[in-house]
Amino acid sequence: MAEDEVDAVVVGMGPGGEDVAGRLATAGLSVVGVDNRLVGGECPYFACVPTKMMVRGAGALAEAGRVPLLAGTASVRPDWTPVADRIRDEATTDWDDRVAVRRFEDTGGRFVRGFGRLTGPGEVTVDTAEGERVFRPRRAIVLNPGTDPAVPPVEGLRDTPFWTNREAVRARTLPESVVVLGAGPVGAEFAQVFARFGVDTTVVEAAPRVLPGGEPEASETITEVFTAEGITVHTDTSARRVRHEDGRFTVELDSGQSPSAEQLLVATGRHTDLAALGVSSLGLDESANTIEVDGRMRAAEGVWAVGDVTGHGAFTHTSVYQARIAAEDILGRGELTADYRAMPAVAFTDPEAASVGLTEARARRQGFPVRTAVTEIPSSARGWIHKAGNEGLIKLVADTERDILLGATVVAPLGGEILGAFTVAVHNQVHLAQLRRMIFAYPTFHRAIEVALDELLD
Ligand SMILES: Cc1cc2nc3c(=O)[nH]c(=O)nc-3n(C[C@H](O)[C@H](O)[C@H](O)COP(=O)(O)OP(=O)(O)OC[C@H]3O[C@@H](n4cnc5c(N)ncnc54)[C@H](O)[C@@H]3O)c2cc1C
Ligand SMILES: NC(=O)c1ccc[n+]([C@@H]2O[C@H](COP(=O)([O-])OP(=O)(O)OC[C@H]3O[C@@H](n4cnc5c(N)ncnc54)[C@H](O)[C@@H]3O)[C@@H](O)[C@H]2O)c1
Repeated sequence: MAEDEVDAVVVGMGPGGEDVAGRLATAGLSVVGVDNRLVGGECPYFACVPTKMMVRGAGALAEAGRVPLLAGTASVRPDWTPVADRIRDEATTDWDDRVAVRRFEDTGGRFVRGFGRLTGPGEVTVDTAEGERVFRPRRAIVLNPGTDPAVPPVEGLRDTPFWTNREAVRARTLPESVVVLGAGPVGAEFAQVFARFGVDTTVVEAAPRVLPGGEPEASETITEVFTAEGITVHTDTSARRVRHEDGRFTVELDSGQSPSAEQLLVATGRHTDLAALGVSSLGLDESANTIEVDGRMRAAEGVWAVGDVTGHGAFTHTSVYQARIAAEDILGRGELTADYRAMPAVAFTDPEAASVGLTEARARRQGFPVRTAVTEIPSSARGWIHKAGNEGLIKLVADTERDILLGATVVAPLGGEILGAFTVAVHNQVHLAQLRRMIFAYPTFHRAIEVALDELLD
């Protein structure tokens, strides 16, 4: 056992951990970054980046399929190889983090590969291949453990060779059929990718609609698109039992139906093992799924937490946003406090389902005086011109007392890009009348914002 005194220890080097560790080391602190898997975390190796490469490939196929309606003939044969190769060679370097480790070390930080645990006030013990190392940082412990895929307690499931996102991004070949359990952003993105690459795809969602965290209008559009693309969608039903026999999965649902497929993707949410992280030594609840933090990411005396584990939106941009705030606070420069009112979220389906701020339901639950407006993308000038693949809508949620936007949803081609305008408006509480006075370029998709505002101010 070795003892080591340093200024800061960052446990978990996901996007937020890597960012905060680099900032502290660059500022001259002695920093140890700890990760038991890969520096960079889920996002570059198993999540955002490889899945968006899949989405890009699937989008190219879908666009080629629209040629007959718009531009002649195109013959396309889906092939997963270029996607698998890009993920292996360009995104993950075959799941090797040497470049990321070097990037951190170049800031002056020290990297230790191993599993970090809180083992007492101000103490982190890291289980490494060479044995335990104990650190007692003088200034800060930063926790960025991220999440693992949550596996629901469905009878028979655990003993089967199901996929989570981690196996799916490593796939060299695709199955001929798949059942996707869960239609949050992970399930929805994978389902459409698989289907567009020719996989017979069934989605099972326990909630009454796909993407249940967003606006119902968005769920409706995505369901229509999925169905039109040949995806079978079961909602409002859960898996009761899973069987794996003769290389096939059968998923028995509460509804009585039993979809069966060559592969099963479990995309039913995420989980953090706070007991393994030893948070009880801070007096925190180890059975919880999140660590509560204040506006400066402080979780306890001398301890900060950033990323998915804080429960403020499991996105890379949240984690990195929080990392900056935590680093400033640790360095004593901290004027910044977190403001999540304009948190953007994009499900990279086609059309993209993007949102910022509050949905109508959340705004009403929070007691705001609410008015909403919806405009359809196909009836906008650009949507009409675009024709094939123009499905979508813009929904606005306004506070009628303050005349500002509380939230907006954009379902559209490049919906995440259109969302940028609303993110500015929600963040800065821009008055509706001022928004309406803006000039929106013709004929862009974002010009539909003007129509939605007209609806709202009518
Ligand atoms: C399939 C999928 C697609 C996604 N797509 C997007 C997207 O397009 N855009 C977006 O913004 N977000 C996306 N996300 C979410 C995004 O991946 C996460 O929000 C992001 O990775 C931030 O997570 P984090 O910083 O909390 O930590 P993580 O990225 O989860 O990293 C945490 C790191 O800490 C390590 N670790 C954990 N515990 C310990 C310990 N005790 N000791 C040492 N190391 C430890 C882990 O091994 C890991 O390397 C996606 C998620 C999934 C699953
Ligand atoms: N584009 C992005 O920014 C992006 C993409 C993917 C994931 N993420 C983030 O990653 C996090 C995890 O995403 P996720 O989709 O895995 O989780 P999620 O919690 O958002 O969705 C999981 C879905 O599975 C359903 N479900 C749970 N148990 C079920 C069961 N037994 N049978 C059927 N359905 C069941 C839930 O109702 C829910 O809709 C999200 O919070 C999201 O913020 C972001």
